[in-house]
Order: sequence, then C-alpha cells, then structure tokens
Amino acid sequence: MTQIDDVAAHEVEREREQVSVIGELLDERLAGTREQLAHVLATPPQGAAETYERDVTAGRLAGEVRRLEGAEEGLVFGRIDLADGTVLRIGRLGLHRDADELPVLLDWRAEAARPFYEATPVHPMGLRRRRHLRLKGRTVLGVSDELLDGSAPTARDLIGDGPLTAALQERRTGRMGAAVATLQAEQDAIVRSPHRGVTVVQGGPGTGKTVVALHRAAYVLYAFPKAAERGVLVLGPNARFLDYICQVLPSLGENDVVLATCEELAGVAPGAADPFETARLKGSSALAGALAAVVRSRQAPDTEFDVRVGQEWIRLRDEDVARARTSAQTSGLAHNRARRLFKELLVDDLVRELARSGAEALELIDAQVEQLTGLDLDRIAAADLRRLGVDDAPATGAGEFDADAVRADLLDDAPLDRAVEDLWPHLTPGDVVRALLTDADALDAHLPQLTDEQRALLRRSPGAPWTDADVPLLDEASSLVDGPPERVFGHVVVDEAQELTAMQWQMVVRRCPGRSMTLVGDFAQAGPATVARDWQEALGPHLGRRFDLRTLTVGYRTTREILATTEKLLARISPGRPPIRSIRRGEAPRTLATAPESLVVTLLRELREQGAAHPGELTGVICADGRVEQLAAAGIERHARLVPASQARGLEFDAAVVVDPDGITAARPGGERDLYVALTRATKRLCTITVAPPPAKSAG
Ligand SMILES: Nc1ncnc2c1ncn2[C@@H]1O[C@H](COP(=O)(O)OP(=O)(O)OP(=O)(O)O)[C@@H](O)[C@H]1O
Repeated sequence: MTQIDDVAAHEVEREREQVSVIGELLDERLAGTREQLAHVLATPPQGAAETYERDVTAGRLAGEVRRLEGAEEGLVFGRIDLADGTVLRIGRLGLHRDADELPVLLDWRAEAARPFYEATPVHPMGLRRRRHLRLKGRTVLGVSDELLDGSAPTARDLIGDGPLTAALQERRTGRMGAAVATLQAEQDAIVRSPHRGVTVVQGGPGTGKTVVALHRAAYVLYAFPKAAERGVLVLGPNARFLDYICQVLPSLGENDVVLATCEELAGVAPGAADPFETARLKGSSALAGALAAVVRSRQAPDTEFDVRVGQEWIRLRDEDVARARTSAQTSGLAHNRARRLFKELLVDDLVRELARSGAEALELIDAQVEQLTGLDLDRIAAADLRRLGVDDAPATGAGEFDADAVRADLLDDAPLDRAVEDLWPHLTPGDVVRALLTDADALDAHLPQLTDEQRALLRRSPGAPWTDADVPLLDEASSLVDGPPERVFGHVVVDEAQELTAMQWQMVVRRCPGRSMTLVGDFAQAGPATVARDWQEALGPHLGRRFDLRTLTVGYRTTREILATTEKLLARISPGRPPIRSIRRGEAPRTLATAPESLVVTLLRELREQGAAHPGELTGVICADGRVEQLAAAGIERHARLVPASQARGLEFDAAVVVDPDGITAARPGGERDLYVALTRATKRLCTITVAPPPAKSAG
C-alpha cells in the first residue's frame, strides 16, 4: 500500500468512527424516547383533562420514535468542510449533544446545510470541500469528495465518481427513493425557497419535479412551523402513482404527511368514468355557479308558510318569510346550517304572532264579559293584587304568555320542522348534483351559457353511479350544503398539477386556507380533461397571479437517445418548447413492427429477451387503456408491469415497451400527449412495437 492509499484508508476509517458515534447517539435518543413513551402509557390518567393530555403527549412521543426509526437508512450522507476548518456532517435529521455546541449531525433542511447542495466552484459559499458518504446501514461503503475553493487535492481528499451518477445507475424498484443526498442546486433552491405562498415548478419529463415536490413537503414541515401544525397534503393523480412515491417521505423521517387522490380527499369512490367531452364540461368552473344556483333554488323559493300550532293554523306574512330567507342566505353559513337560522327566525315570527293573537283573544273575552256582566276584569285583578300586597304584576302569571317556553317548544316541534323542511329542505351533496344533472330543466335554467348539445352531454340518468368527474362536483356541493371540509392543511403539494380541472382546483384551494402550495407539472404531458394551456390560465381563477414560477431544465430519467426520438412529437404538442438537457446516455431506442394477430407473441418474445439480457431490471409495458385486458389475459404481468397509458404519468422503469403507439394516440383526445408520456418513462432502453392495421378487405 502506498503512503497515499494509507492516508485515504485512514480518512475512511475516521468517517467510520464518526458514523458510529452518530449512530450511538441516535440509539440513545431512540431508547430515551421509547422509555418516556412507555412511562407515559403506564401512568393512569385522572379525569378527562389528564387523559387528553396523556394522549397528546403519547402521540407526540410515538411520532418522535417513528421519526428516529425512519432516519436509520442513510443516516449520514454528507459532510462539508468550511474554509475556516469547521466540519459539519449532514444527515436525515439533526442530533445535538449540547445545545451550545455544533450539532453532531446537521439536519439536511437546516440553513447551514444549504452549501452542501448549492455550492459550486464558481460560488463555493465558504466551502473548501464537499464530501458524500455512501452507507449501507451504518457501514461506510464509500467516500467521494469535491473541492470547491480551487485548492489542489491532498491525499486526504478522495476525489471519485459523483454520487449522482451512482444514484442514477441504481436499478428501478417500482418505488421512488429519496434523493436527499444528491439534490441538485436548481432543485435545492426550490426545495428551500423562503416563499410561503404558491410555488409552481414546471419542467419536462424526468427533470425531478416529483423529487422537488416531495423534498419541499419535508422542508416545509421543518422550516414553516405554522404550516406544519396543520400538516401537509400531497395530492397525486391516481393510486398507482401514490404507491410509486409512498416511501419517499417516510424515508425522510416524515410520517405525518397525507397522500391522497381527489377521490380519497372527497371520500367518494366513483363507479364509472365519463366520456372525455362530458368530463371536460364537468370540470369547468361554470358548474360551481350552477350548483350554487341549485342550492339557492331550494331555499324558500316561495314565501307561503302555514303551520298548525296546537289547535290553530297560523300563517306568517310573506315579508316575514322573505326577511328570514335573506338573513339566512346572507349569513355566510352553508345551506344545512343556514336552515337552522332560517327556522329560528321563523319561530321568532311565530312566537310574536302567537303573543299578538293570544292578547287579542284575551281582550275579546274581557270585552265580552264586561258587556254581559258589567265587570271590568282588569280592574278587579289589579285590586286583588293590591289587597295581597303585591305592587308589580308578575311577569308570567297563570294564563300569561311565556315567550321563551313557547319558542323552545316550537323549535322542537316535529310538525313545524316538517313545514320548514318543505320550504328549506336538508340537502345531501348527492341531492344537489342529482338535482342539476338529472333534470333537463335545471340544466337549462342554471347553465344557459352552454349549447343544447353540451347540456345533453352533462345529463345523467337517475340511478347512474358516480363518475370520476362527479367527484369534485360532489365536493363542491358538500361545501355548499355542509360548509368547508373538516380537514384542512398548512401546505398542499400537487403532483401532475396540469391534470387538475377548475373544479378540482376548487377542491384543493378549499383545503388550503393559507394558500401555501407547491404545484408541479408539465403541460406537454396534460391528459384529455385538461383545458388550460398554461399555469396562468389554470391557476388564475383560483389563485390570481400570486405564484412563483420555477423551471427545471436538466433531465435525470430519460436518456438523450430517447429524448431525441421524441423531439418531433414534442414540437407538435408543445410548439416552441426548448427540449430538456439529459445527463443520461443509453442505447438507441428500437422499433418492432407486427401484425395485430402476432402482437402478443412479439411482445412476449421481446420481454423474454430483455429479461435474459438484463435480469432483475424493471420493465413497464405501456399500452392504450383498451388493450390492457388483452395483454393481461396473455400473461404479460408475469414479465413486466402492465400500465394503461392514462395512468403512466409520473412513473418510471428501467426499460419501457410501448405497445401500438398509434393506438395510444387514437384512444383519447390529446392522445399524442399520452404517447409522449409513455415514451419518456424509461431510464435505460425503449422499445416501441407498432401494430400494422389489418389489410383492407377488397371490395366485391
Ligand atoms: N437530484 C437527484 N438525485 C437523484 N435522482 C434524481 C434527482 N433528481 C431526479 N432524480 C431521479 O430522476 C428521475 C425522475 O425524477 P422525477 O420523477 O421527480 O421527475 P418528474 O419531473 O417528476 O418526471 P415526470 O414529468 O415524468 O413526472 C427519478 O428517478 C428521480 O429519482
């Protein structure tokens, strides 16, 4: 061994020692927190307040245990050496021995860790050296250094292959991994942006938008405590995509993030899909106005109110009912809550009416008695009271009208409630959506701006199941009848955000009162329900111009060779868009041609050959949705993941086989964008299988 090797080995050994010290500190913290948790759980609380307090403390400690446990994999991954000799080690979480001393391990999200991600030789940000550590468990497998201050490397600087290259060479597992050790400067600048409002991140396929979005969620939880208190929501396009990203945040030690699709958020499981034209119409914001109008049309549309109270029928004056309606409608309350106010106001009017008619009846009796007998009952009663030594007449003597008691009785009175129900019925979200979409007159009345054809497309039959596009309508209706959702979030991350319709944006905005969001997407990959062409068009109606737009320019997934073959397609679907610069190189994409009847055989042969040549790789077969059943029946899933083109957004494979590109293009409106998505899923190789149309039958 040379002297240089000796120094290098010694350097690695010192890193091992430090990692082991950090590991012991983590163990200590974990044992201490588990002990505290066990103690809290073993102490029986006295009374409700203590039980509540104990549950809160136990929940916090259990969360801390999960966070510490989650930090185990890749606990330490970096180190920076400042020009003044200070050394900071960087990892998944921060660990201190003493609050006054430098941390033993610096949380990657701390401001002091920024140079680890953003320093370059041109802007060294006070660093001499940046070091990446590769760990398996707590074993240091490798060390790789970069010098940033222009100094010449010494024997203690272990200049090697960049860690990004190693990360990108890893096999795909079907689940996205954290990129916390290798976030690139342009990504990191977005992740730790101090902007608390809406940040929009755009970029071509594979530029790390999802990586940025998820690391941003973790950063927000760390750096914006107010937003963290309410939690973070990550909204994805479908369950398949959420499954793909579900491990990233737990591996960053963040377990309190909610991952959901729009359907899960609304709590509705649709049982059907609409034709695209219908879905697009249902996504338009005109529907919000129409649903609000439907609800209003059920709020005391006429002002006749007759109700039987005891033996009597009482009729309220039209203007009293109209006044109650206006007060309830302008109260800011949702329909079902405003109904209670409406009822209370009617009951107040009824009580007044009853008091008035009761007094009139008594006066009538007095007058009749006086006429028949000559006795003045009021004077006699007053004289009696004086004789008894009572100066003031009692407020509610026998026979007097007790307004409060009458009011309470009326509020509980079932016949009265039924009468109110006729005027202002309780509504469910389903009632409202059905009232609009199953009734041609309602569609005419509330969506006059649409054509007859468009209204016909929106019309649903009474017993039809809910569709995907109905979900945001039901959510809108729910906010109209029951008020804002119970669960709101401090920060919302939306992936594949170009997919959201105006009605889905309403759902998102409703759940984020602080308007703190990270939205990532790419309009060149938009699906058929998307009508907006850019962010201003998509977000303007919901968020105005208040968003910070960032663009990612470097591709980390798709090879240059694959991107080159998609250039013409991209120019058609997104004219003028500059192609992204990929840092990956790979094999030239291949195309196979087959007749329809030989498709399955050709595909299976290709998968077997690829499997033999590249064992252990993850292959995705992407085809038009309508072809999935045929390929599944042929057993494709034994060799590869079978993905309908409509659900390929955001996914990634080592190799992709795109089946029948023309079929994908023709399957849905905007099918060329589906094809672009399909062609950009592979990190290594792409094979496209074209299917020749069946020969035209000769006439005669
Ligand atoms: N800094 C990084 N370090 C390591 N891997 C990275 C980095 N940035 C991106 N990647 C990898 O590049 C691939 C593409 O990233 P990602 O899925 O975030 O891209 P995207 O822009 O969301 O793509 P799409 O538009 O297709 O949804 C993933 O495998 C991701 O892990």
